[in-house]
Amino acid sequence: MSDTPIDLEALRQRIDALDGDILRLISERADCAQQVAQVKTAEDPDTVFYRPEREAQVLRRIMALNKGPLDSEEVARLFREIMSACLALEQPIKVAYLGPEGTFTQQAALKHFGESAISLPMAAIDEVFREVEAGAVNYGVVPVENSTEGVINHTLDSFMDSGLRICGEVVLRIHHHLLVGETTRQDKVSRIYSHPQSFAQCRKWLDAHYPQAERVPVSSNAEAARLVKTEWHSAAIAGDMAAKLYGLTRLAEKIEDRPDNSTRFLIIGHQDVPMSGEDKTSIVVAMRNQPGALHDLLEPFHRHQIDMTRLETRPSRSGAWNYVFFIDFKGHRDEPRVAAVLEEVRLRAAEVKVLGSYPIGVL
Ligand SMILES: O=C(O)C(=O)C[C@]1(C(=O)O)C=C[C@@H](O)C=C1
Repeated sequence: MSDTPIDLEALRQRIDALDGDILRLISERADCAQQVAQVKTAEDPDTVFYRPEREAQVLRRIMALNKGPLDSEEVARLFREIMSACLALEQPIKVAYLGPEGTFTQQAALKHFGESAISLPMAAIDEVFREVEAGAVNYGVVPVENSTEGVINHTLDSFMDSGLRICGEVVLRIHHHLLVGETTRQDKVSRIYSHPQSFAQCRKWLDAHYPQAERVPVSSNAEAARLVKTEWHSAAIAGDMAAKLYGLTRLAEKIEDRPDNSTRFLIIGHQDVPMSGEDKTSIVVAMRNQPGALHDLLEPFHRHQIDMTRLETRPSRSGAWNYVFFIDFKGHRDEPRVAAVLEEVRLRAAEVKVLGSYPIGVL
């Protein structure tokens, strides 16, 4: 505590005055966004209002400008919500996500688009793709890889048949909790519900603490949370959103085996996103089945010093024992050295599809 007396009333008056200034500035900003919408519509009646590259630049700039005392992520989250509200004034954005309500994918959708987006739960990954393809929603959010458990094959396979583009990515730290309902006898937990991926991410903790409990896999963590609400001898492994949605309490917190457990989600849509300055590109490549094919594919990336962040192999749909490669690398397709690599890969591959260039996740 400082020695100088703090005049609480004076500080609150100062806060009131600042809040008035902040409100005036936010309203002025919202007014600007409405004018942006008019300019966009005048340029192109079929314009897209959501501009991922600009949003990434706004957030990165704010984080760079921030001098504290709030930390940069906290400040960016506040601006994320301001932009979300501004975008909703231009056009309310509808986002489909892998549901049900309360899943980590919903949390990722809100983290990326903010609370002003309208988020709609879908029962399966291919349904998210279909809703976006059909134009029933503007964007979709699907999980693609987990740092502990690896790739989500359904998502990669859905890209093979889809013309949709990747417009963004969002990475979420995944914290799992052991959750119980009001009626659960905490000393009698004999059954635990969760999604198979979550069981895998908490395997060691469960072996140590609940070796005897039956592990019942269900379609999502949110579904697990819903089930325990009515069962006195059951618990669920799920995250904060599901706990809040179903009014469950945490018997144990952060039970994931790896403290850095995180999941990467992709934003899918119809647009090609321009450069933001810090971008990533995702491609899928089918190689001819011949010796050295993988080396031929990777060599141009090495020569042009392009930083590959992921390489996954999936069986191709076009016949037994043929494979396709999903590759993520740093850079945007409009950058000359990226364009050069893509050109070389096209010459060596049977087929190349660019799934999208998009800003590296900011938050
Ligand atoms: O700059 C734009 O294109 C805007 O529409 C403004 C704005 C913003 O609030 O800053 C809002 C929505 C877009 O996704 C990007 C940025």
